Amino acid sequence: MNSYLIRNVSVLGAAPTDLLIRDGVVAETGAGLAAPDATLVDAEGLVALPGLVDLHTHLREPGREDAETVKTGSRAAALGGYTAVCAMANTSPVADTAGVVEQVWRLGREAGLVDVQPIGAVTVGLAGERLAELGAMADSAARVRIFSDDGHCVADPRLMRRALEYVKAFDGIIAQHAEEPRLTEGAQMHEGEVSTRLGLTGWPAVAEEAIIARDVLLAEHVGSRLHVCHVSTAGSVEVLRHAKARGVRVTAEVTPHHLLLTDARAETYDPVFKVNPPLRTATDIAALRAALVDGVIDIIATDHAPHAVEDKECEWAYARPGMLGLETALSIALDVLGPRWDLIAERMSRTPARIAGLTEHGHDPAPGAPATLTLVDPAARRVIEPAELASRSRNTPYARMTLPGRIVATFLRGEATVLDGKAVK
Ligand SMILES: NC(=O)N[C@@H](CC(=O)O)C(=O)O
Repeated sequence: MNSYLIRNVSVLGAAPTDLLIRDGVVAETGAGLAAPDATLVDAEGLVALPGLVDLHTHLREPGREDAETVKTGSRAAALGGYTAVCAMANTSPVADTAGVVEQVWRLGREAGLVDVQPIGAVTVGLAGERLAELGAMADSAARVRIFSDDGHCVADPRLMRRALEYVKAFDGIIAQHAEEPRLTEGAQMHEGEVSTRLGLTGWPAVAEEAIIARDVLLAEHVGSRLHVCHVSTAGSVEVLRHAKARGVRVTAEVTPHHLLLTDARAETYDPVFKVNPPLRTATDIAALRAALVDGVIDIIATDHAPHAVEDKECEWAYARPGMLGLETALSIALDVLGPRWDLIAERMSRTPARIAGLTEHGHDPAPGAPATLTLVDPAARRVIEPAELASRSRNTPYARMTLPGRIVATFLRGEATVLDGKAVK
């Protein structure tokens, strides 16, 4: 194994120190360390964070390798400072059997840039009719603990109840895409002033809030763990606040784009801004940011949703929803939260690692901890050029925007996955 001596790095914003990485762990910290055999990394001005963990990534393999593969998505993740990603189940075939989740898990190991933890589907084929083989996926080599029909809501309350009951046996989680389908038929964007003006069918906030309200009550009734994907409205925050005050076992995520972009982007008619749930209003953004700070929202998750050119560069109504996220998430967090490193580590690494049960992740760089970390240059500013992204797709909503922060290096169990801002493989 390689050894690395990281010089003059600020661990989570503290005074600069050296970190010696050896045998997969942080072997030593302190000023003026010497290790002649180690590769030197000059980290003057850089901040070390525990490696980021994404609870919500679409890697598109198997089935849409033209949009992303486990390998290209892993590279995008490492370049974004991630050391683990949870791969969503809406692939083709759907990850609803032990065979498919094991395939994704194995492809992640082969790529070797981040830990890829598959998420299993809740229902067969995401069709919302019958429970998938949750137990077989949990017992497989992939050891699935999170199940989600993301892209679709588990709309049938009885099925949702059964799923929550089933996963309780192994402390599993149902991650819900909260969208009451009857309220979003034909929806193209957030229902509000802008949709009225543009004449596009609206996706009302209540379609999300009604499902979250129902599901926290079900989770409380059953005593199971619920995770709410991509929370997007101020009303959802209030429902979650209420549920958490009652002691319901619920966690929630917000995406970078829902923290930054409003539904006014639809005025461009550029489908890069079409996403599920849709971009909301400035009032929603303010509530989501406050909830992220006070902990009602537990984590930032990217909902990295790569799409091939023909699925995005078309009329708004025909475009698929979703946008890239892995390579820009830390920059958006820095923009939104400022250099509050402990909060960023909590919301993007420690808490998602804890929710997903990824015990090797989410540890601050300290002696004895796994050397699974990332180095950020907070002073850097970069212009996002879609063609320069490592993802196989180009649908970033931040094209040509200048964003703060740049990932300089990422380490997974002591091996560099990114050095000098470049993926090692
Ligand atoms: N978030 C998105 O806009 N898209 C997701 C699925 C989905 O939630 O529709 C995708 O898989 O592309």
